[in-house]
Amino acid sequence: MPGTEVDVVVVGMGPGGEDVGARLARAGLDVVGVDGRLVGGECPYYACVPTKAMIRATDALQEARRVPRLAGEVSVTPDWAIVAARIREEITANWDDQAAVDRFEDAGGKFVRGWGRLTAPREVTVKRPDGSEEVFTARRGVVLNTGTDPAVPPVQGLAETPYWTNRDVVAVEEVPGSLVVLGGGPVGCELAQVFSRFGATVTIVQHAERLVPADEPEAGDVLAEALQAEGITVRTGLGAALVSYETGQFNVKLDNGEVVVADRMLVAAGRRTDMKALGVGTVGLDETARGVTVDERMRAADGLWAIGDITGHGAFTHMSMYQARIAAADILGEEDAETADYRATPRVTFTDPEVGSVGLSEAAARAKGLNVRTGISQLSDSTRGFIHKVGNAGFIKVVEDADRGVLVGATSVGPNGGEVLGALVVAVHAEVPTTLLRQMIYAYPTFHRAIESALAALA
Ligand SMILES: Cc1cc2nc3c(=O)[nH]c(=O)nc-3n(C[C@H](O)[C@H](O)[C@H](O)COP(=O)(O)OP(=O)(O)OC[C@H]3O[C@@H](n4cnc5c(N)ncnc54)[C@H](O)[C@@H]3O)c2cc1C
Ligand SMILES: NC(=O)c1ccc[n+]([C@@H]2O[C@H](COP(=O)([O-])OP(=O)(O)OC[C@H]3O[C@@H](n4cnc5c(N)ncnc54)[C@H](O)[C@@H]3O)[C@@H](O)[C@H]2O)c1
Repeated sequence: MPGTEVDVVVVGMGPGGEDVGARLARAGLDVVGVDGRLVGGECPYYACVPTKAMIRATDALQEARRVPRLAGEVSVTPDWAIVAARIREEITANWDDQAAVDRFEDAGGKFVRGWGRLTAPREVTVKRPDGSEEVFTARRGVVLNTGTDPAVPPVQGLAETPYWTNRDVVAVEEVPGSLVVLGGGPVGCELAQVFSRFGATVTIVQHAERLVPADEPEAGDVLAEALQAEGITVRTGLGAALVSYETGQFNVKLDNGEVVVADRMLVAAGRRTDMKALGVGTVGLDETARGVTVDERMRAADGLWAIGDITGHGAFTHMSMYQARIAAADILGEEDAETADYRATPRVTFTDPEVGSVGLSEAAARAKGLNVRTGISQLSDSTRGFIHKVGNAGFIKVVEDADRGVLVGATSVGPNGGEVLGALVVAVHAEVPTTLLRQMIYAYPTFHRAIESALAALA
C-alpha cells in the first residue's frame, strides 16, 4: 500500500523515542513520531517520575520519624491526598502529554496518536484511536522505542482479580489498609516502602531468594533488613500459587500453603513485550523473542533501529536516552559517531537505603572468568555513618579485575547511595587504575569516603 513518505518514523515515544525524534527533526529530517498513549512514555506518567515523587514524600516522613532519636519531639500525620494531588496536577498534568507533543512539534516533528506496527521493511501502519489506518514509508528507516508492559505471571485466579500494576498505582487516591506486593525487584521494593510508610500493612512475596536479585546479594540482605525493620513482611523464595478476590479482599495462597490476606494487590513481577504485535516478522526478525537484538549502533535490520527497554540492555530511562543519542548519530550518518558501551551502566533503586550499582556484580565478574578481588566497607563503620546514626544502613562494595588493576563493578547502598555511586561510575567507565583511586583525597566526613575504605579492603 503506498503511504505518506517521510524520512524517519519513530514508533513509540518513550524517553528515547522522544529524544531521537526531536534530534532528527532538529537536524532537518522529516520525522513522524507515533504513540498509542502518551509522548514521553512510561517514565513521566506511570513509572520513574510519579514513583520518585511518592518516594520524596515518604523520605520526608521517615526523616521526621527519625527526629526523636536525634533532636526532640515531632508529630507526623501522613496525608496521601497531598501526594496524589501532586502526581495528578504537577507531575503528570492529569496524564496529559500536550506539553511533550508541543515540544516535539516545535522541534519540527509531526506527532500521530495511534498504535504503529511494521508492515514491510521501512513501512509502518498506524491505527488511530478512531480505527482509521495510515501507512508511512520511511526513506531512512524506522526507530522502535515501544517499551514494555507490566508482566502478569500466570498465577491461577490472578487475571480475574482487580490487581494493580504500576499504571494503576500512580493514580491511587487512597492508601489501602493492607497491600500484598508480588515481586521484590525495584518496582516492588520501592512501592512497598512507599505504602508502608503511609500506613499500609505490606507483605512482599518474592520468587527469588533475595530482594533486588540483579544487585549484589549483600544489597538484597541490607534492604530486606531495612524493610522488615519498618514493619514490612518480606517473604522470599516463594511465589503465589492461587489468588482470589472476595468481599473486597485478596487471598494470596503461596507455594508453601501460607495465605496472605490484603485489601489490595500490586503485581510488580517484571515486564513483557509483544514482538508479534509490532510486526517485527515482516522485516525478518524473530516474533517470539523477548526483545529486539541491536548492534552497537542500535541497528536491528536494514533501515530499522531499536532503543530502550526492548533492546534488553537495562530497563532504565538513562539507557533509553543514551541509545537515542547513538541511534540519532547513526541515522544522520555522523562521522566518528559514538557506539554503545555498556560496561559502566548505572542503576539505582530509590528505596531507603538507596541501592546503586554499576557494571558487574562479583558473581558476574567471576562468571566472566576474571581474576576478581573485592572490597567492602560498612557505612556504620565510617565517621559519617556514625554521625548519621539512625538510618545509616549501607555499604560500599567494589569489584576489581585484579589482572588489569581496575574496577569493573561497584555497589553503593545507603543514604544517598545513588549519588555516591557517581564517583564509582566514573571509575568503572574511565577504567581509573585502582592505585590511582587509592591516592585520591576523599572529603571528611562524607559517605563517599567509604569508597576509600572499600578500596583498602580489596582482597
Ligand atoms: C514503576 C517503575 C519505576 C521506574 N523507575 C525508574 C527510575 O527511577 N529510573 C529509571 O531509569 N528507570 C525507571 N523505570 C524504567 C523506565 O520507566 C523505563 O526504562 C523507561 O520508561 C524507558 O523505556 P522505553 O524508552 O523503552 O519506553 P517506554 O517509556 O516504555 O515508552 C514506550 C512508549 O511506546 C508506546 N508504544 C508501545 N507500543 C507502541 C506501538 N505499537 N505504537 C505506538 N506506540 C507504542 C507506549 O505507549 C509508550 O508511550 C521504572 C519503571 C517502572 C515500571
Ligand atoms: N529505579 C530504577 O531505575 C527502576 C525502578 C523500577 C523499575 N525499574 C526497571 O523496571 C523493570 C521492571 O522492574 P520490576 O521490579 O517490575 O521487575 P524485575 O524483573 O526487576 O523484578 C521482578 C521480581 O519479581 C519476581 N517475580 C517474578 N514472578 C513472580 C511471581 N510469580 N511471584 C513472586 N515473585 C515473582 C522476580 O523474582 C523478580 O525479582 C526492571 O528492569 C527495573 O530495572 C527501574
